Amino acid sequence: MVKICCIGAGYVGGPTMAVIAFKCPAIEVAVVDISVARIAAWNKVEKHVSEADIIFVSVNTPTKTRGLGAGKAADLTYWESAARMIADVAKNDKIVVEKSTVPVKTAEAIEKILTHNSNGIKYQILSNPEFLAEGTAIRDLFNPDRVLIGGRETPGGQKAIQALKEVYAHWVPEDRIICTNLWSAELSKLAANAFLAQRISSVNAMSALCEATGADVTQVSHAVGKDTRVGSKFLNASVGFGGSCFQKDILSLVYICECNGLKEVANYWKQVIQVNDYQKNRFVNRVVSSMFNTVSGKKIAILGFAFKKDTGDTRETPAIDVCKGLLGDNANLSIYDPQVTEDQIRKDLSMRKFDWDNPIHLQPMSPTVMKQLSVVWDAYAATKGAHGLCLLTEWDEFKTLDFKKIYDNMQKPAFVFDGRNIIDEQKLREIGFIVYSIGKPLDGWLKDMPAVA
Ligand SMILES: NC(=O)C1=CN([C@@H]2O[C@H](COP(=O)(O)OP(=O)(O)OC[C@H]3O[C@@H](n4cnc5c(N)ncnc54)[C@H](O)[C@@H]3O)[C@@H](O)[C@H]2O)C=CC1
Ligand SMILES: O=C(O)[C@H]1O[C@H](OP(=O)(O)OP(=O)(O)OC[C@H]2O[C@@H](n3ccc(=O)[nH]c3=O)[C@H](O)[C@@H]2O)[C@H](O)[C@@H](O)[C@@H]1O
Repeated sequence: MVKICCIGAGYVGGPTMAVIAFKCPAIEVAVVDISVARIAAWNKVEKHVSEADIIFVSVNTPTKTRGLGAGKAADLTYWESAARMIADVAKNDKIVVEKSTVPVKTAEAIEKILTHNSNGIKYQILSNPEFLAEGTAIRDLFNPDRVLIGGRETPGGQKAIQALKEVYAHWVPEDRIICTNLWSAELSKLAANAFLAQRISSVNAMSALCEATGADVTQVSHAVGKDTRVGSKFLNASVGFGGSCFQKDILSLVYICECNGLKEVANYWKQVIQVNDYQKNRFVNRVVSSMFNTVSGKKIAILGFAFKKDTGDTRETPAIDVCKGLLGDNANLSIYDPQVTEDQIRKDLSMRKFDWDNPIHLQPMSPTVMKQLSVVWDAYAATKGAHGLCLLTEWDEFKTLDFKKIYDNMQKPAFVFDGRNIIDEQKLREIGFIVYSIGKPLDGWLKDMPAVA
């Protein structure tokens, strides 16, 4: 019986192993994680890792915050400790599968750690990056667009690719399993995330031009996306992309380019992040400039804090930058998100923004600023008595709110700033709101205001 063990039971490792266990009853599947190992007996972890034929490594690979490459390079500390654990306990030949998103050539580094500590055991390293998105993990794993497997172009490497391919072949059609060399697979993952984020920055850059010219970004992206060479997905203008991976992976790509002397290529990809930061600032500027150039002492309701709907994940959520921008102008924020806890919101807003170009250690915000925010458990409570409301996550429940009731309970003039283009701006204008929607033709009120506060 083939034995598979996964090191790292997070957003990727857990669901991936669950799907393999479900689809391949003849394979023995185990998951180990350091945070769980503190509770479970260490010898169980050792047993699973030492006996497995195929080991997936799905540990976190955050951006380094100190030392060489700080602010850009991927931090491979967790990866290295996982590799050393494998080398320490291995009892049979193993296929080690990179599931985590890692810089190109990581497989070579891992190979070196393993072979220099091998005790006669043979290792094959494969790159098998994951493309699932949060909130749709199980659906994506059951029905992936493609599965990518990269390995050495040697007989041993090809045999290892075949072994992993046989696992996926239990439920993935063969024509969707792509086999490449190691470096293509590693780079393809970074490239895929960079291309996706680039589409969002492209449409967001267009949204600024739409506002300046009277074009409507929804109509523009619909017209552009109808070209089958472009495609319609991932063209929704927004207050900016968030999530744990897009920024981190592009920064990692930029760093690899710089290390290879490819300054122009590095600068090209860096622009994707710069436009994303610009979009978040632009949104804050719109809010402040529309409200007579100050939000000081005004109550602003924030609806949505997660980086996208159907998740409570706040990593790199654009809401953090928007809230900090408004707090910086002394606004009083009342925040509501259906899935994010008050503790998480306070934690996210209590840290100063990490400056990726000039990394310094994170410092807490001043306690006075923290007094300017409250977290409530209802959109109506958040908006009661507010001067303005900002929609920052596209939760379905926000589309069906009773905006007449909200309007009646707000200060006048009442402002809505839609960072996700989910509301019917015409209906809200009829109620009496002054409405700003990203990339849409501007309200008469906003036309007379400067775009920059
Ligand atoms: N979150 C997502 O939607 C996606 C993430 N990825 C990539 O997958 C990798 C994992 O991401 P997530 O699952 O989101 O991370 P996560 O932070 O949710 O989970 C990683 C887990 O690894 C464990 N871990 C770290 N070092 C360990 C060690 N030496 N031994 C045992 N366990 C260890 C941690 O305790 C943690 O539970 C990252 O490289 C990420 O870029 C790829 C596609 C999608
Ligand atoms: O490597 C990863 O971690 C994963 O990163 C993303 O998945 P995820 O971060 O879960 O979420 P997405 O659905 O891609 O959304 C990312 C951000 O872009 C924003 N977005 C998305 C689409 C769009 O048209 N406009 C837009 O602003 C979302 O609101 C969100 O803030 C990719 O979609 C996955 O394929 C990839 O595996």
